[in-house]
Amino acid sequence: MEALFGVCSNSLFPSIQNHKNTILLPFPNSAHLPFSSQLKSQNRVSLKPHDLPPFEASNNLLLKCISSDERLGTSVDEGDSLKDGVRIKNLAVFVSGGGSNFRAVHEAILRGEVHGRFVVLVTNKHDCGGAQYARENGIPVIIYPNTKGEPEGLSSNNLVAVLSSYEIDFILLAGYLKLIPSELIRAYSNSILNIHPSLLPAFGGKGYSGPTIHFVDENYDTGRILAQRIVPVLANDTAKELAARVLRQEHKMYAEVAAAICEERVIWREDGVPLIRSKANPEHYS
Ligand SMILES: Nc1nc2c(c(=O)[nH]1)N[C@@H](CN(C=O)c1ccc(C(=O)N[C@@H](CCC(=O)O)C(=O)O)cc1)CN2
Ligand SMILES: NCC(=O)N[C@@H]1O[C@H](COP(=O)([O-])[O-])[C@@H](O)[C@H]1O
Repeated sequence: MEALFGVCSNSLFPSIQNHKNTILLPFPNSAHLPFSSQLKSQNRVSLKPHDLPPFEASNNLLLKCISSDERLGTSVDEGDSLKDGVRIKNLAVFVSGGGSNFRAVHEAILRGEVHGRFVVLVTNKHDCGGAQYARENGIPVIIYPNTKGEPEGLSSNNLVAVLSSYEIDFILLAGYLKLIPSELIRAYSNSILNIHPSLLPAFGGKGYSGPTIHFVDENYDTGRILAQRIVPVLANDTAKELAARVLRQEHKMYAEVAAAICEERVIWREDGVPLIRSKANPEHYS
């Protein structure tokens, strides 16, 4: 069981929780508890279970932070923390590969640029880079779908039920390569985003390419487009060089879009077109 890591911003007492229990770790000495903990810095803590606590010590633990004035045995969900009157949003991320977009948004969260937090990661590849990064950062990992190669994977209905326990506000697909089931799309209407490495719907044109972020519907790549960026194709570009430049723009764009959805700056025009309200100038939309 590898150590869990988590970030407790502006809190002193980390706690951990799986679906059913919360235990709090009085800091810094938690040796009498079933976890040894080591303060990494003022708001980073590593937890390593040395024997089974009252509940299953699995990596399905969610690190929650509480303010220092809470009594032991109760926890204030950091989800109550407000910024400019807006509640912090719970994010789920779906990956199948290296997870560089997931990391980019997570790093933006850690820099304080995105008022959200990843509470769970879903993958169809238990050993992919995105899942490893999640485990290293104390983010629970769920396998979906159930396949021969991933027998521990969930069914669609179980996925919806398990995700509901995390009180998710938005789902970000970040290189997830399986079809999102209609059950999940119905459960999270207009709350599932995907990033695509080309300019939908036409994939781009002569001399330019770029990423697209769109809402997810029942079909691949046909949901409402929320954001795009133009990336010029240079004369000597190889496919690899262009893809790398597009990927860099993906990282920047996904972090900006994540900030917008967490700050509730996405509005739906009467004709069904989603727009992002500028943070700098609330009169402007894009
Ligand atoms: N309901 C939706 N699910 C997903 C969407 C979507 O828009 N609606 N987007 C994809 C991501 N994606 C493009 O952005 C995409 C991913 C995968 C495929 C594809 O053809 N997959 C293969 C299987 C690949 C594999 O198993 O390794 C397939 O389905 O045959 C197309 C587009 C995520 N889900
Ligand atoms: N059709 C979906 C699709 O192709 N998504 C693409 O997969 C890559 C995932 O990279 P990452 O795992 O490093 O974020 C990204 O380029 C993303 O746009």
